[in-house]
Amino acid sequence: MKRQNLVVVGGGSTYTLGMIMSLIEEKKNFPLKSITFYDINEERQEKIAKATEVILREKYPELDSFHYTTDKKEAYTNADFAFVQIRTGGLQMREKDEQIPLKYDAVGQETCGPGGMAYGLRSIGDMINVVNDIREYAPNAWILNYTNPAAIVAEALRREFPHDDKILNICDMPAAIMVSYAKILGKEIWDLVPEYFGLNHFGWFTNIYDKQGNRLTDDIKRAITDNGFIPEDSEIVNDPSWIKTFKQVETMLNDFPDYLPNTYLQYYLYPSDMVAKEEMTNTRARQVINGREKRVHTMSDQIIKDQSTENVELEVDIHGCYMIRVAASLAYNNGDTFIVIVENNGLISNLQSDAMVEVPAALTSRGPKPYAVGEIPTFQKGLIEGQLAFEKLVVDAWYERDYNKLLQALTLNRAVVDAPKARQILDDLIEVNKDYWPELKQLQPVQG
Ligand SMILES: NC(=O)c1ccc[n+]([C@@H]2O[C@H](COP(=O)([O-])OP(=O)(O)OC[C@H]3O[C@@H](n4cnc5c(N)ncnc54)[C@H](O)[C@@H]3O)[C@@H](O)[C@H]2O)c1
Ligand SMILES: O=P(O)(O)OC[C@H]1O[C@H](O[C@H]2[C@H](O)[C@@H](O)[C@@H](O)O[C@@H]2CO)[C@H](O)[C@@H](O)[C@@H]1O
Ligand SMILES: [Mn+2]
Repeated sequence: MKRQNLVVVGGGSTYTLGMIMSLIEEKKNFPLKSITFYDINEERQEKIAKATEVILREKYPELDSFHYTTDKKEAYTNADFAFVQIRTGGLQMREKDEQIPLKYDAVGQETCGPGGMAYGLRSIGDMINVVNDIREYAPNAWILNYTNPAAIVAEALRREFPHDDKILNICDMPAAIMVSYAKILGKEIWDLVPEYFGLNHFGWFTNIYDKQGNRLTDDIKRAITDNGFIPEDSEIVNDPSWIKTFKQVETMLNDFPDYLPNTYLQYYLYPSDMVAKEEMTNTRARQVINGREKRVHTMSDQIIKDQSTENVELEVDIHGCYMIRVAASLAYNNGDTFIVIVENNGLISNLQSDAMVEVPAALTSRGPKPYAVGEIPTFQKGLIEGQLAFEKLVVDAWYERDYNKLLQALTLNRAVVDAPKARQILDDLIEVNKDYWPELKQLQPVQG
């Protein structure tokens, strides 16, 4: 098995240590020659990198090299894979994305509604630059992107790099949900075969099978209806916010029993409940700053001080394992099935072909070979088309610097709906995003 050279873009991310543990866990499936971290924030990356050095010395001695850098050429030259996990504006801007819509009683969320729009308009330019930089030094590397909002980033990268067939956008949410299905069924996630369709953070499982072809969908639905639904992945199992989110799946299934929903649909199906649950001074970004970020930094400090991992609890999570198994299937032509984001091109036959959809695909060294979905029902089609129009308008607006398209996008979004409210939210978001968004032009009404 050829060993791979991996570059992690956004080495200072709160997900990096989990990723390193997953790379160690998965070393037989995805053996590495070298790991390189790249980040624009030297200090943030250094803390994580210095802890990583210790972890790798203990647990991955067969690795030829690990280094970290803020130099693009050094980072990308010879890379076989780039895992991209950047957050333009950091968690501080995430907090603003969540708080501003809440001021107007609209959903305040990282990737959904106005928050997703704001984050998308920050991410697009940086993601285009990252891909161009990687391509300059590593023309044949696989680029696995999970930078959010993945739906908007995927649409922008589709437009910007139409002939680059080695960029793949992925989300871990369907996999984290499947970890909970697996627990219900007394199986491993890797034993399950999903049927799924939708957009990123906006989709449904139509069926779950085991590898022998037995349909397990009704067993899962029954268990959720009878006993509720809880997160099981190590990273979220004890997190009150994720516990609440998984609980909402039971409500969604009672109201709409046809398919098993992605957890993110809660923000579009129950926007008023979601707003009512929020606390302005402790939205999710603040919880992450005081939770995951603090935990990861404290753990890193401890590892660096001890030059050992003996006093910390490092865990493997589905986020890392999923990305790594995706990469392994692409690298070694395994043809394993994963839910990924690809261009529709008729997969969902009654949806426009240029939509970036989230569906199962066999992953080969020639890229993803997605499975056809066929026609989807009216309810899901209606919801998807509204959300898709929102996503496309946001990307249009970024390219065209168009205020009016953003107003249209927010008015279309189920998390907002009301045009005056959309305008207030948009104007506030423009103010705080001055350093990140392009300057927007506004079409004025015809006078007299
Ligand atoms: N697709 C998914 O399902 C999924 C799952 C988990 C996390 N994510 C995404 O992963 C990303 C990281 O999340 P986080 O909470 O760890 O954020 P974070 O802010 O802790 O980490 C992001 C890192 O990227 C760096 N960075 C920012 N802009 C950069 C650029 N242009 N080039 C290189 N580095 C840059 C930052 O300095 C930071 O160290 C986010 O986009 C998040 O939404 C996606
Ligand atoms: O609110 P956060 O920052 O805790 O999570 C936001 C992300 O949630 C989903 O991903 C993961 C999560 O990040 C990870 O830790 C994992 O173990 O569970 C979650 C569910 O899969 C989502 O897919 C991401 O896009 C969000 O950024
Ligand atoms: Mn996701």
